[in-house]
Amino acid sequence: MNKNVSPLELAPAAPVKPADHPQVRTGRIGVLLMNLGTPDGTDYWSMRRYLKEFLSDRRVIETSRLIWWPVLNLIILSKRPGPKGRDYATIWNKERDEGPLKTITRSQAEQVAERMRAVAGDKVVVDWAMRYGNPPVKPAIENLLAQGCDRILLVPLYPQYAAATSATACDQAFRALMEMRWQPTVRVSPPYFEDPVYIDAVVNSMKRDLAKLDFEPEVVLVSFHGVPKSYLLKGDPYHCQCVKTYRLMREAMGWPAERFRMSFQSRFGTEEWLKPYTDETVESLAKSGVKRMAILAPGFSADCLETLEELDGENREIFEHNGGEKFAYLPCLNDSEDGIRVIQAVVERELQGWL
Ligand SMILES: C=CC1=C(C)c2cc3[nH]c(cc4nc(cc5[nH]c(cc1n2)c(C)c5CCC(=O)O)C(CCC(=O)O)=C4C)c(C)c3C=C
Ligand SMILES: [Fe+2]
Ligand SMILES: [Fe+2]
Repeated sequence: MNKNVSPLELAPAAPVKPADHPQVRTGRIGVLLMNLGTPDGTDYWSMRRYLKEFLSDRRVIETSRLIWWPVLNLIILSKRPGPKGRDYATIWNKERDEGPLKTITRSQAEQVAERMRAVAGDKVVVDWAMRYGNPPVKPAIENLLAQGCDRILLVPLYPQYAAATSATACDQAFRALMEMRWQPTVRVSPPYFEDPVYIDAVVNSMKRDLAKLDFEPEVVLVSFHGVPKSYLLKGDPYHCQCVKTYRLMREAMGWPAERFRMSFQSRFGTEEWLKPYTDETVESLAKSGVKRMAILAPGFSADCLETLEELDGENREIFEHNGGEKFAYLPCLNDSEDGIRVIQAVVERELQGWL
């Protein structure tokens, strides 16, 4: 090298930034909590819009389109919105005019955001979105990008993976990414059905809620949302993950299987779903002489129609109608201390190497 020339002079001239160069913001990390979604209102058209979007999803209904299209459009979407809207009205958050699933998911995101600020300052941006309805996934991702997030962690809020829930939430995020020139780097958090933090939280929460009751249940029933049995036979791991969660909970409680049962709820349509069915189990418990029972749904990260109306409403009625006397529904983890600890643990673990 010529001793009289400084290395800086040999370096190529700095490229000129064109005047119309777009503004680029990078260096931050986005966390997107994703749940299922809920209608915007309890009226016929809001319900219809929600059910149409939900039940048109091939991840949810795998029946051939040729058969499903007329069933959905001619029968279900004319008959279901009315009665289901009335069911939603019984659990509606009137103050905010929204379903509880939305209220709780927003609160979970706000609390995780606050905790992440303590861990990582403003490096991490936490937001939330719904697979169906509002707030939608695509604008949430765009919003994270606009805030400088070039890495995004997608967090499906389902402890147990199912194609009908976790996968379709990710599909929706990937559909948004498909349209982007500059895609962020993406991670997806795995199901946490056997995570000790989750098992500890659901057991802790259950013990605390049981201790508040004015009776001791003879049976505690752990109810998971069902899926058609054919999904299990085609290889969906959902059934096995539910069974494992249940087993770990039972081991943590040290209870025999007769006292701590499991079942699957929310059957839809005429196909066989995962068994035993929750409504039939509750009925047969009452008929066999069980007078006091409690029920909980650890597969839901937030209370919603399927827990508040179906379990606490319909199944309570089934129990009492068939001779049961005392029935308690134990709430989901929601935005409780236990609930936030679980989501926070998942987020912090999955951000390792990025922070
Ligand atoms: C074939 C239909 C359905 C499958 C498969 C299914 C799987 C599934 N769903 C949840 C969680 C939720 N489902 C909720 C409501 C709901 N689910 C279905 C149908 C299927 N779900 C319908 C049609 C509805 C709407 C209500 C109704 O018309 O019955 C909800 C509640 C949303 C709310 O707003 O409160 C949740 C949550 C899981 C976890 C799952 C499979 C593992
Ligand atoms: Fe469902
Ligand atoms: Fe299984």
